[in-house]
Amino acid sequence: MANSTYNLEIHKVKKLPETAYYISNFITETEERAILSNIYAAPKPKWTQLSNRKLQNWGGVPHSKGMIAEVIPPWLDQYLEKIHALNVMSGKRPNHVLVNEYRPGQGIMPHLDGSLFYPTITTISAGSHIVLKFLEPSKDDRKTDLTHRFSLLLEPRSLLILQDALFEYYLHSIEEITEDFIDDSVVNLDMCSSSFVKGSVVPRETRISLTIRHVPKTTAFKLNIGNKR
Ligand SMILES: O=C(O)CCC(=O)C(=O)O
Ligand SMILES: [Fe+2]
Repeated sequence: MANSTYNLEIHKVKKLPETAYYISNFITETEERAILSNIYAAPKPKWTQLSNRKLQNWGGVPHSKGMIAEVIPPWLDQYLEKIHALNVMSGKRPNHVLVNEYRPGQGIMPHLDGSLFYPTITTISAGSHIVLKFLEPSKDDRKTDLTHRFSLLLEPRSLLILQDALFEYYLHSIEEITEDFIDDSVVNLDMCSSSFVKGSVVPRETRISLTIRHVPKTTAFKLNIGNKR
């Protein structure tokens, strides 16, 4: 679907390898509040508690063979539709939302999202900013020898889109710290609101991220029982 609202090219992060788009104020403050209250209205079993953050799955729980689709409620699905209209997934409609909650001091270890997902990640931030770090693996030891190359400041209400080398080659992480230092590694500061100033230290609040992706889904999970694969 063609998109009439956003010219993605003007949101491309030009100081990065291929490909990142960053859209400040992708959602309004009212929408942000509604997202937060709906997420916190979910029953306790909807949350999965990890050691350093907690999460919710919407649309199903992805497995290596795909996903049994669950209906995504309208309060959330409207954002999948809005992202679908950007046409960044080769016409595939996003069908899964991973919600992560990070309290100040929490984060996520360096990782790649993996081939389970169509190679576009989109992330809406709510509640707080965060600095997302990108790390390059060394040729010899891809897992442990990582070099921090650049960072993106993700403001509350922003949308980030990652593809290509930023999806499949550079690992991403969020440090387990309570405040972010806006230093020269942040390459999208000129695309952010003027309330973020180079050289400043910005305390974190609790952040909710919505990672919105396309998962190739299976609807015939039970029929696969007994299959070799
Ligand atoms: O919270 C974020 O912005 C990143 C989340 C993430 O990397 C993931 O869920 O794979
Ligand atoms: Fe990730």
